Amino acid sequence: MVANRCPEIEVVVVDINEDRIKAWNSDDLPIYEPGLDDVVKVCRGRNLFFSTDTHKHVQEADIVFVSVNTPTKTTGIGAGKAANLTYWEGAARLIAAVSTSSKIVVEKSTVPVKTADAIGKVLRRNCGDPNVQFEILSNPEFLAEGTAIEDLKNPDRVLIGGAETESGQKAIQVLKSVYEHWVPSERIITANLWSAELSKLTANAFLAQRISSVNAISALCEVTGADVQQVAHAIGMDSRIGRRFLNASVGFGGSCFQKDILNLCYVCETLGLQKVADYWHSVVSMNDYQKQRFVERIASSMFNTVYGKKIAVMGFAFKKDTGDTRETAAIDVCHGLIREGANIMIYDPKVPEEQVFKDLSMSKFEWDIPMSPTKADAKLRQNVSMHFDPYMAMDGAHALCIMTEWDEFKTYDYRKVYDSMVKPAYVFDGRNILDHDELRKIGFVVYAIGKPLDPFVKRE
Ligand SMILES: NC(=O)C1=CN([C@@H]2O[C@H](COP(=O)(O)OP(=O)(O)OC[C@H]3O[C@@H](n4cnc5c(N)ncnc54)[C@H](O)[C@@H]3O)[C@@H](O)[C@H]2O)C=CC1
Ligand SMILES: O=C(O)[C@H]1O[C@H](OP(=O)(O)OP(=O)(O)OC[C@H]2O[C@@H](n3ccc(=O)[nH]c3=O)[C@H](O)[C@@H]2O)[C@H](O)[C@@H](O)[C@@H]1O
Repeated sequence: MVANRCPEIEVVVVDINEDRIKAWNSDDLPIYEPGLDDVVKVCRGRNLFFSTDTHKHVQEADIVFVSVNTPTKTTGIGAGKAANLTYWEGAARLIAAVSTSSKIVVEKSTVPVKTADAIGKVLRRNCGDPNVQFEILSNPEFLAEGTAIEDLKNPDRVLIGGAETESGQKAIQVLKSVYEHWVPSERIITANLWSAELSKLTANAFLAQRISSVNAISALCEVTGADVQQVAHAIGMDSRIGRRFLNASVGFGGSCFQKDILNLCYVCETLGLQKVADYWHSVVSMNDYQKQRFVERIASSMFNTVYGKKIAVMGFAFKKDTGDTRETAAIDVCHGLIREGANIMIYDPKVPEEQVFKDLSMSKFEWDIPMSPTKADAKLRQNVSMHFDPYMAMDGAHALCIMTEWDEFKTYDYRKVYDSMVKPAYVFDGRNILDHDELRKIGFVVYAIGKPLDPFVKRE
């Protein structure tokens, strides 16, 4: 967006991953995001460039945005919780080593509170030139995948945190003047470094907490006959609560919610705030419970066995309009069904087959380690198949599971699908997007998150 809205600024995206840079320089971009192709087409070669020459471009830059991955640690102290700052420290050491002029270094990655302190030490102790000054700013990113371009064009707010010194405040003004090319100044807010770092973790924790809260209520709805969509509508009309982010689902996914909450919990634990850590950890536990509950509901509805049964998993991405599968609920649900002996047939309009098999073969948190080796699991292919035609995926199935809210799922000919399925034919709608009354009229047994249960599904 900086390249798009500030033609006088030259932006060079550098990455150590050669394949990604190759893809950024091709017609087949490495990620699917509505509107991204157009932005890249307009700017690439004009004032937007992609390169693996990190040394040259970092050395020439006045402002360096660091948006490297900050995955959850998989081994050692804090494994499964703490953020792995190896990539961040590597980037900081590189900046220090190649810098011959002063720079503003911007934290774009989501990092634990106080990271700027550590990064400052790495930068200052490793730069050979005493005339080079580094000013660190925290400028967290709030975009969501699937709507990234719109979010960047028209953000609710831009947050810039900096040191409470003259040079810190000056650096804030420099970055602010970049955003002012397209963001109204009243939406650009400033803070101290620690508030900015902590605001990002807090924003994700609050958003995820809303989903876990409504999902907790969905479980209660199912056993009481209440309807979670009616409850969400009723509470969302209270302007203090608000309507957004109250869609009950099979569970939140994505690369950040779980990672950032675990990171927040770890920071709290290390600072002796165990109760605070426990409070936020329950958001993740509730999410795990929701995914497990979904699998149990499938098994119990299908006479307590899915062994050898064909189950069509519709959607694998963690939300619609993205091909991203990181931490998608579909992974845990597929694992649960595979453990029960089901045969899984997967369809997703944007996720490639090799990604699905990679995801189902990897252990937890491995997905966020770039270039981690894929262990192709031959046994997995006996239970799982990927289909490029949705009707083929559903053909001969005992059940359909809606895992992603892709719009095209609402447009299928479900009479034709029903006729091709084994009876009783089930739909498990993990996103509440289908017309359940219509499906019941056709003859389907329907389970939908947080909705009154079909007598057929209900276990007395
Ligand atoms: N994906 C999203 O929608 C959002 C992500 N974030 C945060 O942004 C950060 C990055 O997230 P993603 O882009 O999703 O991660 P990613 O893993 O897709 O991309 C990170 C890239 O950094 C590269 N990299 C690692 N070390 C490097 C180095 N020393 N020099 C140059 N490149 C290096 C990797 O090769 C990789 O391509 C994370 O901290 C995440 O929490 C924040 C808001 C939204
Ligand atoms: O730090 C990040 O990476 C980003 O994380 C989220 O963005 P993202 O994960 O891309 O997508 P969301 O729209 O937040 O959806 C996350 C998950 O929650 C689920 N969700 C969302 C909303 C809802 O009401 N119910 C629900 O189950 C989605 O289906 C998806 O699986 C935040 O919304 C962004 O502000 C943040 O910048």
